[in-house]
Amino acid sequence: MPLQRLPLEDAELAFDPNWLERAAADALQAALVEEIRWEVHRIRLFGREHDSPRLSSWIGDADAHYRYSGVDFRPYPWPEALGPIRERLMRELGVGFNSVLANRYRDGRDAMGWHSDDERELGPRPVIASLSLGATRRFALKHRRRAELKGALELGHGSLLVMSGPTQANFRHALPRTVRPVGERINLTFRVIGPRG
Ligand SMILES: O=C(O)CCC(=O)C(=O)O
Ligand SMILES: [Fe+2]
Repeated sequence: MPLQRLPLEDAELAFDPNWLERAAADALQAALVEEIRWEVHRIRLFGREHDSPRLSSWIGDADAHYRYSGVDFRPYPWPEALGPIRERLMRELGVGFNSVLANRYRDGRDAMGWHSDDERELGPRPVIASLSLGATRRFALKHRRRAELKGALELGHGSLLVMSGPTQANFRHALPRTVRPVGERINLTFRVIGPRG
């Protein structure tokens, strides 16, 4: 099934719940647990540094530097298992992804707070392709100025969400904690990092 446009005014979202079939998603998840150098990133929140509540890894071409939550990241090289995925995304979306932020949520206590992926290196209208593996988690969006514009989406195993156009400029998004017993989840956000102008 192709990507379906999701109706949320002021956003540009496309979704395919089964971008990867189950067996391929299983294999990719297992490979990434092994191949990625998982770390606890430090993030700055309200001027103070904290351990982020998840495992992360910044991956990309050598020149794709990135500042994230006030910290400068040098990318790790691409793990073998991500090569074909990146190729397929570039072909299907026509976007030259040169980096990916990988996040691993060990259980329902791991989460990501409200933010936009609006760093200067991403440009004003970034295309961000978000591939999810493992446990289904809720992904929430809310408009920066218009409280009535919000949405939530269950991101399951093998699903692909593409955020583009004005989505980052207009919306914040989050991956909230949950008290439901949930298994491990990996999310990959493919990005295009430009020079820091
Ligand atoms: O885990 C997710 O689905 C969201 C990840 C995210 O927002 C990010 O990496 O910027
Ligand atoms: Fe994000």
